Amino acid sequence: MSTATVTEPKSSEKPSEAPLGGRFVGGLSNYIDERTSLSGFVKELGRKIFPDHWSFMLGEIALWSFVVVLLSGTFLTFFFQASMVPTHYSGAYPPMRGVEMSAALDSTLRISFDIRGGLLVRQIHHWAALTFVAGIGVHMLRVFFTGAFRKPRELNWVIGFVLFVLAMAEGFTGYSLPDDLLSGNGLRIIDGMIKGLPLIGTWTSFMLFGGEFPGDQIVGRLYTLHILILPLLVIGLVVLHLMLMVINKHTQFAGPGRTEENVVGYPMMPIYMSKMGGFLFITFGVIVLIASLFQINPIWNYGPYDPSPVSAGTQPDWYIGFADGALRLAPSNLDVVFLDHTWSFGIIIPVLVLGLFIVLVAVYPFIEAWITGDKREHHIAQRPRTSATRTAIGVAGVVFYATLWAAASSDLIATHFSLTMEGVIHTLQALLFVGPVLSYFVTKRICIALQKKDREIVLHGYESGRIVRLPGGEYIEVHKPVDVYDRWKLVDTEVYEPLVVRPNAKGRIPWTQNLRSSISRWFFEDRLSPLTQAEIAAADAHQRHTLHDVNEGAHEEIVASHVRAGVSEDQIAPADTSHVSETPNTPSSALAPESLPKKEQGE
Ligand code: HEM
Ligand code: HEM
Repeated sequence: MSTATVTEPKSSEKPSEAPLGGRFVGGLSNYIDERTSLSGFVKELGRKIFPDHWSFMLGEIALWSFVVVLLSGTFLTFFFQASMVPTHYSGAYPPMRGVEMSAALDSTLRISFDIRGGLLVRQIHHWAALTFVAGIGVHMLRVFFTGAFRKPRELNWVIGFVLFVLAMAEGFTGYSLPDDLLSGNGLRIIDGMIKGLPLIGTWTSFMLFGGEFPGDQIVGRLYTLHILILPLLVIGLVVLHLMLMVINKHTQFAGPGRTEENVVGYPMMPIYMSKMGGFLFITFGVIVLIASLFQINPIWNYGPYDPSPVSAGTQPDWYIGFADGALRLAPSNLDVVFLDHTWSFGIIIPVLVLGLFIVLVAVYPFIEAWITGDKREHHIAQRPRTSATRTAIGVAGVVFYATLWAAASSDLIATHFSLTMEGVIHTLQALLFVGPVLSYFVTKRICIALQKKDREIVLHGYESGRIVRLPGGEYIEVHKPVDVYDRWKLVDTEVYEPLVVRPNAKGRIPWTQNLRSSISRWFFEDRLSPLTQAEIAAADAHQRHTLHDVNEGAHEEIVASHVRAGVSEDQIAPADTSHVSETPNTPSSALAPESLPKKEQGE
């Protein structure tokens, strides 16, 4: 035990010269640290190095939009009444006065017209919800196309995916709360889908709505989900998502000095803290600006729910569109009576197809790992072209999703372009099958062509467009060597091998092995093998040689022209060929950490 005593400072000792505010903050942080020992953790986190790339901001758009949604949603809870009790509107908006509606719609109208700033906050909440889901969508695409879901980040992909589903659920429940025409219409579709489920459908619908649709319970139940259960789940999973991101480290793109073992970037404190803070305000500001300028969900134009006025152009928020589209594209006359029950395949098929699509996306990292048999950790993010098959699968998935999404606007497409509704539906049905296949092949060819172009640039440099005559009279185009940064991007160093079939203990090759290795061969099909160091070194030597010839040639040309102009040869300065005399950097020199710019390296 320590026997050290603590002496009080004598009154004659000089008091701290720090300003009062500074002393207060310092004292407070000491007080908290002595009771929580948090300072070690904060220091550790502050020193953590994160890599930098514009696409790593997409996750932040989702994060900061969520903050805006939370703040604006909290404001709305003070005024919103989650009740379906009928009432007659008597608020500030004259055209609606006297109309019978639920207390929920009445309170939403009051938020819009009677509460100071209410309409702005409602618009902010709705626009932030839209950017939140859009942010998640583009963030997810970034993670997919850069292969950032590979080991050890598969779990974080799954957590992220659950977040995506929760966000859509948040959006849908929120959209249903005002209990206006569109809310009711959306709920009617969900009710139809639930009732279409064999055996349990009707009972489930009765349970949810508290009786025959629309019942008098659903708004209250959705409210509990919307402001309590779902936000808690989202907050918990976002925290877990970010903790795992810190534990796994963030991926980085290839560059000088960057390896699978290190992270090159800037520390969290102060660089990322300030960047993130700034980005929060930018996101907040842009959402408020949009909310101030563009109207969203003007419920006073729609009125309370009534099935009769629902007409063309009635649409859900964008992220639910794909589900609506799936229902519209399903053949409608597929009802079969079996075992005394009606089996509505017009609903069952789209529900199954959507379910399968969603599950495939959620487990994609595991499928790819199974196909490639790759058990290594990956911390260097790939460029989309590098993994041509994955990128092609991703684009096919996007086209599939986009076709379903477009189908949610089939009525608008038909009315805007004067087409028949059947024509639009049939075309989209065909596109749903043909589009993904076509886009798969086109994307794969584009990726491989881009890989070839990259290889050409690494080996022969950029075409500069400058034609030079060599001493022997030969004309050549000067190729500009690739800058070391670019070369790191262009050279793919990962070694891939399709799985090889191996006999099992009994000396047999099970069919599953054969299948797996054929899929693996298909996955790596047509891929260019990575460049070897020897090939790069040979290309360097060749470029140096050509540059030497060019420099010589340029000098002789200048001498000749000066001699023609009457200037003697020893009066001429050496030719200015700086633009062609850059020495290409070799990858080995680029690998040395000393060659790094100001950024820092961390573990
Ligand atoms: C509420 C929704 C989400 C939030 C707030 C969120 C936030 C973030 C943030 C801030 C990062 C670090 C910066 C970045 O890479 O962009 C990140 C990384 C990551 N996110 Fe999300 N994310 C969400 C949803 C998703 C979804 C839907 C997926 C995939 C299905 C996903 C998968 C990942 C992965 C794998 C990483 C690590 C990326 C890497 O190391 O390169 N996230 N997330
Ligand atoms: C990711 C989370 C969320 C999403 C995507 C979301 C989305 C929505 C949407 C689209 C609406 C309809 C807005 C409109 O009337 O035009 C809504 C309404 C509402 N939300 Fe949220 N919300 C989220 C989180 C929250 C949270 C955390 C709260 C409360 C703390 C909240 C409280 C409310 C309330 C009270 C309403 C009804 C008032 C109204 O419709 O204007 N929301 N939400």
